[in-house]
Amino acid sequence: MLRAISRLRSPLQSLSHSHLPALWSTSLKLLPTPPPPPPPPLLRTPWAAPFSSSRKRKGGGEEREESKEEEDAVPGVFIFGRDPQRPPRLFVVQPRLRPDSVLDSKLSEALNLAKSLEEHREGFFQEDFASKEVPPHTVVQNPAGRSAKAHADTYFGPGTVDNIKIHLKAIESEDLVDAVFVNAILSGIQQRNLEVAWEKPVLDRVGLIIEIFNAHAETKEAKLQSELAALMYKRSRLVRVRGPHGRLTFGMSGEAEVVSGRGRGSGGRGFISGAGETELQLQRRRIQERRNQLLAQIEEVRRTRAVQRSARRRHGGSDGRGLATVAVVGYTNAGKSTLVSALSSSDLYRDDRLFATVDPRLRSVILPSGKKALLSDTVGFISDLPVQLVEAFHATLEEVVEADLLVHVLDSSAPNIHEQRSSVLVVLRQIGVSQEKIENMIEVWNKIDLLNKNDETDAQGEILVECREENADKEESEALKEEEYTQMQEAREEEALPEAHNISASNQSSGLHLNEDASCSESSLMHEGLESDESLQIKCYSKLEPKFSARIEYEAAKSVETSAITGTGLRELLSLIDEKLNDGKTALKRSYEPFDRKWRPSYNIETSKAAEL
Ligand SMILES: Nc1nc2c(ncn2[C@@H]2O[C@H](COP(=O)(O)OP(=O)(O)OP(=O)(O)O)[C@@H](O)[C@H]2O)c(=O)[nH]1
Ligand SMILES: [Mg+2]
Repeated sequence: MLRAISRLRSPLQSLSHSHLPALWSTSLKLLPTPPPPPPPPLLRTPWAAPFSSSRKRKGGGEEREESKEEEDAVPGVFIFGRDPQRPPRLFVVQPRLRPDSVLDSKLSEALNLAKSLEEHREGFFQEDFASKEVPPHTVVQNPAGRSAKAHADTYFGPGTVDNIKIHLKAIESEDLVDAVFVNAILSGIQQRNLEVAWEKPVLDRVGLIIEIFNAHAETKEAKLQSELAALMYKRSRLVRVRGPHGRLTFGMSGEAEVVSGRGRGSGGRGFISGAGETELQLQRRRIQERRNQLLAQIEEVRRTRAVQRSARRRHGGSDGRGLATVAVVGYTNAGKSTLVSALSSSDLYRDDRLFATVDPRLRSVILPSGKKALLSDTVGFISDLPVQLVEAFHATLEEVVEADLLVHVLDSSAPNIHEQRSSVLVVLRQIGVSQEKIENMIEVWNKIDLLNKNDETDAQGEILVECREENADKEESEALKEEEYTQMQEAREEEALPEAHNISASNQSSGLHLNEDASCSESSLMHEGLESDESLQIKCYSKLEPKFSARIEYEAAKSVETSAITGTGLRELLSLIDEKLNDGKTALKRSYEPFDRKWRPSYNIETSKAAEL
C-alpha cells in the first residue's frame, strides 16, 4: 500500500508539498530542481486521515465502510493555492447577459458554484449549504457582447478591470476574499494579467468546476480522474511569468518563481547555452509523466469496471440472467441522487451543493414486473462542462455510454430548465451516447412539488414576479404568444428568411409555439455561440418562457413528473423504466467482452449545435 502511495507522488507533486504556504503559490509548483520529498502535510492529508475508516453519510445516517484501498489519499492537485482546512472565500464576477432572466440564472449558478467549493470533513461538509453566506459579487459589462470584444490581454476592458479592483479594495480591509471567480472562460494570459491587476488569484469557470470536483471526490477513482483534469487544465495554462526578481519563467498563472527562461541542459555559455531542455519543456515533461501514471491507474479502474459490467450483464440478475443498468443523468442539482435513493430505498448523498456527487454509485431496484435493475447515479453535468473533465472522467462516464437505458432528470423549478436540458444533451453526445439511446431516453421532470407549491403560493398572491408572470393567465399568455408569433413570422417573411419560416412552421405543427421577445437581443445569443435564426428563436423562447416552454416540450415528449421528496410519480417512473427495458427498442446489447475500445469524446461543434436545438 505504501509503495502504491509513494508511486503516486511524482517529483512534480513532491515539489508542490513544500511550496504551498502562500495564497499565491499553487500546489503544483513547477521548479527545475525538485527538493527532497517531504512528508505531505499540506495537501489533502489533514482531512484524508479520517476517511480511512468509516464515514457517515448526510441525510439518513447510513454507515458506509469504505475499503482502505478505495479511500487512499490520492494527493490531488489544487488549481490555486488555498488552505484546504477551510472553504475559500471567493469574489464572484459575472459578465452581464441579456435578458435579465438569463443573467439571474447565470449569476445564481455562479454564486452556487462559488459556495460549493468545500472539502468534506469526515464525510460531511462543515457548513450547511443553505446557511452559507452569499459570496460578494458584481455584475460587469460583458466583453463578449455585440458592441465590445473580449480583450486578448485581460478579457475585460480596462475600465471594468479597474472597477473590480475598486470593489476588491473596498472589501480588502475585512479580509473577505481569497480569490476572484470570473464566470467566463479565460485564457492563461488573461488569467495571469487579471491576477496581476487585482493582486488576487483568479479562477475561471473551468478552473472552479475542476476544483470543486477535486474537493468533492472521495473514491480513489474520482480522485485520480479529478487530478488528471486539474493537471490537464494546468498544462494548458503554462504561461511565462515573471519571478520576484524580474526573471522570466514558465508556470501556472500566479506562480512567481525564479528560474531561467533559457535552456538548462548544458548550462554552458555562448553558442552552447540554451542547449538541452527548456524550462517549459521540462515542466511539460513532468506533467506528462504524472499524466501517464494517472492514465495507467485510471485504465485499471476502467478495465475493472468493464469486467464488472460484463459480469452483471451476463448473470447479474437474481435468476442468474443478465441485469440491466439504467443510468440517471442530468444537470447538476436536478435531484438525481435523491431520485435514485427514493426509487431504490437507499440513502445516497444529496445536497444543494453543485456536484455533490462525483463518485458514481449503483443501487438496485425492483421493477413492477418483479425484475431487478441497477440504477446508476453519476456526476451531474453543467453548461460549458470543461473538456478536461469530460476526458478525465471517461471511466465514470463510460457507465452512462454503456447503460441499457438513460433517465434524464430535469429540475422543473429551474428558471433556465431549457438551457439545462440542452447542456445535458450536448454532453451526452460529446461522450458518445448513441442517438438511438438519446431518443429512447426517459425524461423526468423532477421537483414538481416546488412548481405545485409555486402555484399555491401564487393563488395567495405571495409569489415572485417571475412565477406570477408565468402562471397568471395561461389563456392570455397563449393568445399573446400567438400574436407575437404571428408578428415574428411576418417580420421574418419581410426579412426573407425562408429557413426560419420553415422551422417555425414545423415546430408549430408539432405543438410547439415559438415566442420571441424584443429584449432577447441578438448579442446575448451570439454570446451563447448561436448563429442561426433557428437557434435564435428557440433560445429566445426557452429563456423567456422557461417553465412554460419546458412544460410544453415535456408534454410532447410524454415523460414523467416526479418529486423525489414527496414520492409523486415514482411508481409511474418505475413502470416506464420497466416498459422501456422490455420493449424491443431498448437494445440490451449484451457484449460479453470487457469494454476495450479506445474511448475519446468527440468535440464536434456541429453536434453541439445540433444538440442545442
Ligand atoms: N423540493 C424538492 N427538492 C428536491 C427534489 N429532489 C431533490 N431535491 C433537493 O435538491 C437538492 C439536490 O439534490 P441531489 O439529489 O443532490 O441532486 P443531484 O442531481 O444528485 O446533484 P449533483 O450530485 O450535485 O449533480 C437537494 O437539496 C435535494 O433535497 C424534489 O423532488 N423536490
Ligand atoms: Mg448527486
